[in-house]
Amino acid sequence: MSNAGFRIYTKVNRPSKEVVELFRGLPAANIADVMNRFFCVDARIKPLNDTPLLGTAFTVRARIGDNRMFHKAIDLAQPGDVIVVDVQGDITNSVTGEIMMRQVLKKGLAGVVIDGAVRDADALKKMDLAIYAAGITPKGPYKDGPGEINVPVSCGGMVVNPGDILVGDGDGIVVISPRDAEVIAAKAKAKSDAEHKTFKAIEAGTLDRSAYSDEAFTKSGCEIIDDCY
Ligand SMILES: O=C([O-])CC(=O)C(=O)O
Ligand SMILES: [Mg+2]
Repeated sequence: MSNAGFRIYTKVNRPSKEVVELFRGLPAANIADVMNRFFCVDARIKPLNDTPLLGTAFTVRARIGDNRMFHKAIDLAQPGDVIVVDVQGDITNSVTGEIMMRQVLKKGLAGVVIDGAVRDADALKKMDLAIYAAGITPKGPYKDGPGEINVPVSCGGMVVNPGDILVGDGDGIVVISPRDAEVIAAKAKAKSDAEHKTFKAIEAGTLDRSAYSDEAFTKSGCEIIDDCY
């Protein structure tokens, strides 16, 4: 029996909490840099508030303008999960709002990422729950389905698999495969530590700027003209 397009997988292969925690506090930009600047959800999908995002993907493929499967996902997801909703980028109707987000918060889920729209934005902006979406509209959702839960989905140009680690901050979201997680976390931590050293050197006035000297520019073919245009 198979019913592609209207089915629910109840189980997710999640990485351990210890592995997820390796990413806590690491900037999304540093993580993206050590993944060769790939694996970022695109800039259309923005944070609704300042709450940082960290958790594992619990995916939903929703019919455009419809949140029946999203509702079901709230019931099935576990603390620490991030519900990732693929609405194919459509922002004509919102697919969630304050009532649903209060349930997500109450269940201890880690957040939601929606390639679609939300409503009740004034309330969502004040919630201590990471919420990312592609748009805002008062126009509400339908609740008919079909859709799928816990299959690979598309979100902001990224394939997100159930169990993938999501890290988000004010810059946006990066998606990490659990199979690479420990190496990526170690590299991102080293990158973040190096940036903090740079901040200190800026304060101390000791930052090496030789790559931007006149000599370096001249060497690469740039004409430096000591006159007005
Ligand atoms: O009506 C809906 O399903 C979405 C919504 O506004 C809410 O959850 O508050
Ligand atoms: Mg509402």
